[in-house]
Amino acid sequence: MEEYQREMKGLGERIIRLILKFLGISEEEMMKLLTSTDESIGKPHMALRLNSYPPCPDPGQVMGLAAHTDTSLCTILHQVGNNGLQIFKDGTGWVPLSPMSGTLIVNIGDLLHILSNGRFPSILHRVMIQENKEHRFSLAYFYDPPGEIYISPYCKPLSDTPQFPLYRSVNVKEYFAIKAKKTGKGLPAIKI
Ligand SMILES: O=C(O)CCC(=O)C(=O)O
Ligand SMILES: [Fe+2]
Repeated sequence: MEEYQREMKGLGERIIRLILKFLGISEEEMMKLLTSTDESIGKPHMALRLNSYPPCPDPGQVMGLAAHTDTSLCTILHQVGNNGLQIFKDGTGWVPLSPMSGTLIVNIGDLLHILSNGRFPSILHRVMIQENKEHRFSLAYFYDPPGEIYISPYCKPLSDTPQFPLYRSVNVKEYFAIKAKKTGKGLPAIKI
């Protein structure tokens, strides 16, 4: 498990670095975002969640995981077993994402959505229980920034079009608390 977390941390850092570079964020700013130890608690703040969805005789009556966006910068997801994960696409509705052997899914989280001023939107997803007898598992590695920093929308300083921040600056810990209070709907609460 420790080795898995180490690998995911490395992969998450590579993915986030590429996106931050694309957005034009400086190395100094990147270092703040990618610091993996929370000073206030003195240990890493990244989290690995192990999800377990037992079979249900009446799947229409239950929900595996209610619709939500992840709070992280990004989440690296490994699905074990059968179907169930669905993402919401505007104009289409819920689309299933079947597990593919040797494939990981990378979800963009709200904190990258805010930081990129909506250019990398967080994705609404949920897990449905399927009508079969298999137990479903997944491993979700949440690549989070340190809790004490503030995340602000990054607007390109030099651009052909005017740039306006869509969200107010927010402290990471504060944003987690907002999401908990607003039952998962954090972005509308900080929209300018
Ligand atoms: O089980 C899955 O496929 C998704 C899990 C998930 O979305 C989460 O843990 O946030
Ligand atoms: Fe999720």
